[in-house]
Amino acid sequence: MPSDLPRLALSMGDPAGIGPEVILKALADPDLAAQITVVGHRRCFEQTYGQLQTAQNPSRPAPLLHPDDLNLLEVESFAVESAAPPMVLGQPTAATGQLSFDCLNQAISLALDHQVAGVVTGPIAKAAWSLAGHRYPGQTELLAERAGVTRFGMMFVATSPHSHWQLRTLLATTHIPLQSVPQQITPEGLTQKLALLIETLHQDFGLSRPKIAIAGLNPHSGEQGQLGQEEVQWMEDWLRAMGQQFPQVTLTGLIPPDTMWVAPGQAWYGQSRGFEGTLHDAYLALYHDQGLIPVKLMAFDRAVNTTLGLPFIRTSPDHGTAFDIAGKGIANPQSMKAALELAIAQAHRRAAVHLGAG
Ligand SMILES: NC(=O)C1=CN([C@@H]2O[C@H](COP(=O)(O)OP(=O)(O)OC[C@H]3O[C@@H](n4cnc5c(N)ncnc54)[C@H](O)[C@@H]3O)[C@@H](O)[C@H]2O)C=CC1
Ligand SMILES: NCC(=O)COP(=O)(O)O
Repeated sequence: MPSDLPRLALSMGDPAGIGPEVILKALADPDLAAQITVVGHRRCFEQTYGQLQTAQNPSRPAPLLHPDDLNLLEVESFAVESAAPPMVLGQPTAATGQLSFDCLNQAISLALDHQVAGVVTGPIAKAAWSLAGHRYPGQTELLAERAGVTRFGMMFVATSPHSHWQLRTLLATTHIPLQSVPQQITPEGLTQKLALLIETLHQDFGLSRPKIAIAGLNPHSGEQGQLGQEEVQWMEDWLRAMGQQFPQVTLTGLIPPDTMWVAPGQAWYGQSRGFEGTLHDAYLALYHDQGLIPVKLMAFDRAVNTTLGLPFIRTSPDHGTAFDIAGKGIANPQSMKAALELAIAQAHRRAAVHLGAG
C-alpha cells in the first residue's frame, strides 16, 4: 500500500451493536484509499463475522472483510472475554460499554501522538458507557476533553446521491434536554459556533465566502414576539452584529425552522421548484432534533457526523448502535463508508494546505 495514503484510526464502537458489522462491510470496499488501523477486539469481530455468515441471505451475501485481514490494534477486554453468559449481539453491558470506551481512547491517543491524521468512530451507546461508569453525553465530549479543547461543535455532512449537492448542518446545542435549550443558547455560545463553522467551511471545504442560514428558535421565528421572545429580545440584534463581524460571509436568518429545510430538501432530490436562490452552504440549527430530523429524513443512510474544533479529524456514521438489528446481517454500511471517505478527503485537504504553508 502506498505510504502517502492518509492514516486513520477506526474505533470499533460497542461490540454488541452494528459497529463491527458496518466496519467489516465498509472495509471490504477496495476503493477506500487510506491506511486504516482498526482499534478493537479481535474476538468481537470474529463473533460478528461468524454470526453474519449464518444470518446473511446466501443468495445475496454482502462483501465482508475477514477479521484476519483487518489491520488491528488489539484492545484487551478480560470482562468481555470472560463474561458469563457470553456477550450476545444486541445486548449491551457494562463490559461492552467499557470496551467501546477503551477503543475510542486508544484511537484518540494515536491521533494525539500524530500517528494518524484522524479518528473515525464506530457507534457507541451512551447508556452502556454510563453502566461502565463513564458519564459523557457522547463521544464528542470525550474527544474534546482528551484534545484539551473547550471550543468544539457537531456538524453533519451528507452528499446527495441524486444531485451531488452537499448538506452541511451544524448543531448549536447537542445532547441536552429540550427544556434546557432556551437557556443554553446564548449570544456568546452562538458566536463561538458560528465562528467555528466559518473556519471549518474555509479549512475543510474551501469556502472562503460562504452563505450560512440560521434557524429561529420558536415557531415562525417568534412571529415578532407573539410566539416566543428570544428572537426579538436578542437574536435579531446578535445576527446583525455577526453580519458586521464576518463581512465575508452571507448570513440569512432567523429563518422559520419549519421552512428552513424546504430548499435543502429540493436540492437533495435534484428538484428545482423556485427555491434554488435560497440555498446555503451550511445550516446552523439551534438544537439536536431541529437539525437532525431533516438530516436523517434526507440522508440517514449516508450522513456523517464530524467534530469541529479538534486538532485532528473526527468523523462518524450518523447512526447509532442499532441493537435491534445487530448480528442480523442487514446493517447498511453506507454511512460508515461516507465517514471514512470524508475523513480521507479532509486529510488530503489539510495535508495540501500544510504543504502549501510550509
Ligand atoms: N455515533 C454514535 O456513537 C451514535 C450513537 N447513538 C447511540 O446508539 C444507541 C441507539 O440509538 P437509536 O436512537 O436507536 O438510533 P440508531 O441509529 O441506533 O437506530 C435507529 C433505527 O435505525 C436503524 N438503523 C440504524 N443504523 C442502521 C444501519 N446502518 N442500517 C440499517 N438500519 C439502521 C435501527 O435498526 C433502528 O431501527 C443509543 O445509545 C444512542 O445514544 C446514536 C447515534 C449516534
Ligand atoms: N446524535 C448524534 C450522536 O448521538 C453522536 O454523538 P457523538 O457520540 O458523536 O458525540
